[in-house]
Amino acid sequence: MSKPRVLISDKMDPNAARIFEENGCDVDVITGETPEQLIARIGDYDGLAIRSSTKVTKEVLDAATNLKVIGRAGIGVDNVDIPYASSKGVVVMNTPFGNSITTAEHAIAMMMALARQIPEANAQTQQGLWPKNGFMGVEVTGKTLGLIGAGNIGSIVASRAQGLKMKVIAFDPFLSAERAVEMGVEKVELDQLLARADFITLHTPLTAETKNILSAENLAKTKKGVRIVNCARGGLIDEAALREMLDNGHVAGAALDVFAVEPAKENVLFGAPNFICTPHLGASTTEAQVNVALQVAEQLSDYLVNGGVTNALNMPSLSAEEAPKLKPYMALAEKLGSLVGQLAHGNLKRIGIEVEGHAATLNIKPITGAVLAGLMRRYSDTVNMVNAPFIAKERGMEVREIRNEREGAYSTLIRIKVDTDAGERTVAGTLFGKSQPRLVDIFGIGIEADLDGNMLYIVNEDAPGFIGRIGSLLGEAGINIGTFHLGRRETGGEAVLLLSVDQEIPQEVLKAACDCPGVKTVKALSF
Ligand SMILES: NC(=O)C1=CN([C@@H]2O[C@H](COP(=O)(O)OP(=O)(O)OC[C@H]3O[C@@H](n4cnc5c(N)ncnc54)[C@H](O)[C@@H]3O)[C@@H](O)[C@H]2O)C=CC1
Ligand SMILES: O=C(O)C(=O)COP(=O)(O)O
Repeated sequence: MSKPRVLISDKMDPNAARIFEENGCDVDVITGETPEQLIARIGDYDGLAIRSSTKVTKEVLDAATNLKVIGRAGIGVDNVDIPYASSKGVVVMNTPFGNSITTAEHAIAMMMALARQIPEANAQTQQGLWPKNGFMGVEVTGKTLGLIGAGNIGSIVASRAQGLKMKVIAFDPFLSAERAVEMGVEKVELDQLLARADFITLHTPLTAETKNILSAENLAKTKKGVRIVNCARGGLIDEAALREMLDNGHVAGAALDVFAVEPAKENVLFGAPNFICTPHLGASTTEAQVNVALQVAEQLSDYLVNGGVTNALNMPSLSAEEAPKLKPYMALAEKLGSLVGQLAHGNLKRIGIEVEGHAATLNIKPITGAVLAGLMRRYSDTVNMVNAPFIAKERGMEVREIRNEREGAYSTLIRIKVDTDAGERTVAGTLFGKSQPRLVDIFGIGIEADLDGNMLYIVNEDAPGFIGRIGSLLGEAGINIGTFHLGRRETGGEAVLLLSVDQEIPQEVLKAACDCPGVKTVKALSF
């Protein structure tokens, strides 16, 4: 098998390339490309490692015909079109902790720089002006710091600010009362925070809800003399409104590491009074860059080489230890899903995925993903276990997962129940010898069959001579039978015949099988 190919398209610590190579990937480092150059190149790669400069747009993803995984060496993934990546079956991962201390430290540094106007004082001193009387700062001790966003970075900022003897209040709709107590912060509503904070620092992702969270209207609600720090994302603040507030002195200072448009070669805030900025340096320390480079390379290569999934934003985690255990189950799940997809008539409305015995001790999400991928393969050949749950949701399918650790007739079992326009249908399968997928139940009829290659499925009335007739029909058409499986509800009742053949079955042979007496259903299947 050829080695997975990975492209590093942003400046990254060299440890990343080293780890990719050590873990069995071929890696190219090509930074500073235009979007057009990236689009022309990306088709060759299985993995893409990025920071914030590479924009992974729909156009890039459309061109990325081999791409399986994108790894963000850092936290924010607003430069990746995740819904589109999901729809294309591409896993998106980040490294959620590698640069959080560094970014929190940058926010604190920005706050201190604002409080004492260090950048301007430095510039004027070096110009020989000795501006001793031009810079009256403020103490942070005893002041109120308002955190907007109290996740990983926000909570580190809180603890550092508490070390500086500040009172910390936080607005974060997802912050629990218990966690607020643990962090020693007062949980408040946004309006309270705006009214009370002497310093405000932003630590949320950029989402539809957080975009312009410091809008003109909200900036007007802040305390006069407030100082604002943003080391999260540019779009969180209305930059023009902030400029106005700096000019009229309502906001006493603002320190921004991030801008609505980056690189910010020009910006409405440049030159405003008490405005300081850095060029998106929040994560730029040696320590953080080594951390995120190592993590992203380990995570991407683990996925590409072993199937392990860590810190993915569009699929459940799967450890490298779990991946090999789940592999045969996923193969079984996909085959069962595919069988149902090929046989079920009409719209699939509800899907129940039941795991029993040993299967119930495993992570069910990848099994569900594989069932849905198999099921929907008849609609799309680009469906995979990453995008299948999203597509199922889009199509309005209701998916239920049920675990039952007690063993039934089999030590391990996956059962799929679907509600279709034509009623409920159930199939079930197990693993023989821990690794070989076998169908054991089809629509309530016991059978033992491997689902592989081209197959013929027939439902008929159990009667003598039928099997011989089908055998002759296929033989006369020059079609060789590989395996032959039978099951029936009861003697003389409904029977199922499932056989594998060495080639695709022509329409006229299917028609002739349909015309045999007692035949109810004939269907060519492929796995
Ligand atoms: N300047 C830089 O170089 C860096 C910037 N960042 C930015 O910092 C952001 C925060 O990072 P982490 O703390 O690690 O993320 P996190 O996910 O741990 O925390 C984000 C917090 O924001 C909260 N939040 C979400 N929606 C909110 C809303 N509408 N109002 C208030 N709070 C809301 C969440 O509940 C969560 O607690 C990242 O999304 C990234 O954009 C991260 C690293 C470096
Ligand atoms: O990790 C993040 O979210 C960052 O914003 C850091 O961005 P960068 O990797 O320095 O381009």
